[in-house]
Amino acid sequence: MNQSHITAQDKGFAPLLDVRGVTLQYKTKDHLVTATYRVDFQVYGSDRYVLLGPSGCGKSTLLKAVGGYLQPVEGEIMLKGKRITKPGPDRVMVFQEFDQLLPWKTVKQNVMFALEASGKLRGREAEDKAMHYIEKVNLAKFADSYPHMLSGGMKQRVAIARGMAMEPDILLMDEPFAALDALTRRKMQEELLQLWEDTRFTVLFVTHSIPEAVKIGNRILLLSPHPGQVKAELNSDGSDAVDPTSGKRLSERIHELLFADQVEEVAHG
Ligand SMILES: Nc1ncnc2c1ncn2[C@@H]1O[C@H](COP(=O)(O)OP(=O)(O)OP(=O)(O)O)[C@@H](O)[C@H]1O
Repeated sequence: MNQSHITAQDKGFAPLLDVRGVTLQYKTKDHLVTATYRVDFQVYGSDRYVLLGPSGCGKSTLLKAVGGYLQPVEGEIMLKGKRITKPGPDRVMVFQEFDQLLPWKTVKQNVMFALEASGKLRGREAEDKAMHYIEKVNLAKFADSYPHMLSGGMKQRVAIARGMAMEPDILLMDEPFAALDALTRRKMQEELLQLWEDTRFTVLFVTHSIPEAVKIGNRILLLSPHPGQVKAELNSDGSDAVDPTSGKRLSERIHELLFADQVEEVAHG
């Protein structure tokens, strides 16, 4: 599959999502936790933009802020030129957990519920839209099944169908495949890329897996550990081939960039 494409960035368009100088904090009873510090990045239409970094570097917190669940203490986040102040149907989140579906509703009802509750579509229209995306994730035969009758991978497919059916400006995915076994995880990555080939949706994808970032992303933002700061941004064509200039694979370069400080610390005792 050819994953490379000319992005809106290449064409000089304005970014779809513009994150500028964003510092995010949590205030607990005894502490002030700075999760990210002055983070900048821009996502363009049809990007598969990956946030990559070690545990605790603020990836999920950034996603929450783009979702509108958390306000920056510094900087701003703009979607289509408008500041994000609250959650909205233009940004839909897919999580890692298998229990994000309503257990008392069927696959189809789960997808329809999101459309109807948000006021996007009703009745027959909602049903048609739901079935369209359920077919896209190859679950048409299971449209009337309940979540407990599905495997973990199938539940994640329903969550993706539900997110895509909302046709948001940007799909936010927080380690959606992390809880799956290795084989299913690889299959789901392939399927997500196939879906992207079909519909060219924009996705902001969080992971701490370097191979997953290289495979899924066309652009990858590397974040340093706590508090998360931007280390680098890299392009990927999904192949992880050896780059003739550096003589290294992209995954090797990412590994070096992410862990160079630790290597230096060890070297200096
Ligand atoms: N609700 C919260 N209250 C206080 N601190 C929090 C809260 N959620 C996250 N944090 C802290 O903010 C920092 C960033 O957490 P976050 O979950 O965004 O990191 P992450 O990069 O997504 O990590 P992981 O890969 O482990 O999910 C961490 O130090 C974490 O302990």
